[in-house]
Amino acid sequence: MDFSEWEPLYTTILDDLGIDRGADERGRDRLAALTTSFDLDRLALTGEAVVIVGGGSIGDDAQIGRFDRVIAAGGGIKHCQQTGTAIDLAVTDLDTDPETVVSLTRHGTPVAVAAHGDNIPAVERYVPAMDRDNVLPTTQAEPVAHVVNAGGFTDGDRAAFLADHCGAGSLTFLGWEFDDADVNPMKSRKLQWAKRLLRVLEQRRHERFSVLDEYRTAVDTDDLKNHS
Ligand SMILES: Nc1ncnc2c1ncn2[C@@H]1O[C@H](COP(=O)(O)OP(=O)(O)OP(=O)(O)O)[C@@H](O)[C@H]1O
Ligand SMILES: Nc1nc2c(c(=O)[nH]1)N=C(CO)CN2
Repeated sequence: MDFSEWEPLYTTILDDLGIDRGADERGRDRLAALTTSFDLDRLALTGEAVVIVGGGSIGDDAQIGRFDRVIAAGGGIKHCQQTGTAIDLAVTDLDTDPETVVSLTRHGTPVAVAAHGDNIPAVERYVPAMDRDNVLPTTQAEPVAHVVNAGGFTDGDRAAFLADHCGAGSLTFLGWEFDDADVNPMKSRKLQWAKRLLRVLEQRRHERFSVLDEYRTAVDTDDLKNHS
């Protein structure tokens, strides 16, 4: 999804969650200054079955092995590390276990790092310790220079939009619980956005994500219908 398509969704999210666009842009610019260009051809996923491992509970880890490629998002990164699951791409805003993310880059795993208005200290602290060659810098604001925006907001749905951008054949979601009762109210609101954004993505892709099966009719896409 290019920025002209993403921007209306982004501004709706900004309004809903009270996020400061200028701060997001400052985060983006800070990340731009700390990174270099990443060749997206390294992430070619053409036709591949991709699983996106989220931060919710997973159940049977053996399922992950059925897919061609594994993308781990947020807390899903640590989960994969702990279970010995090889990660093809990690997607994070450095909210969860940033030391593991630094280590992944140093061992050759590409990591899509998102900068926004509320993680600038983490970006400044951890990005310089990463192997730059393995950092894909991303933003939810307007892309500038080598900082990419393929769409998406939370780590998990951003991973899905990026996989779509890189040509994934199918997307499956493990470790996703949109109605997780154990998360705080703001996280819960972000998960509702993750759900809506996946709905937008499945409509664009003419695919049906099974993670949405019990929600599809209830997902309120009314405010998004002009953008899907
Ligand atoms: N119940 C859940 N708890 C956490 N994440 C979930 C859940 N269900 C789906 N996800 C997806 O998994 C991603 C990774 O989540 P996690 O909370 O572990 O990391 P995070 O760094 O806090 O994520 P974010 O910064 O995007 O909130 C989330 O961004 C979300 O897209
Ligand atoms: N400015 C800002 N942007 C975000 C934030 C956040 O807390 N602040 N949280 C996200 C997912 O956790 C994604 N993007």
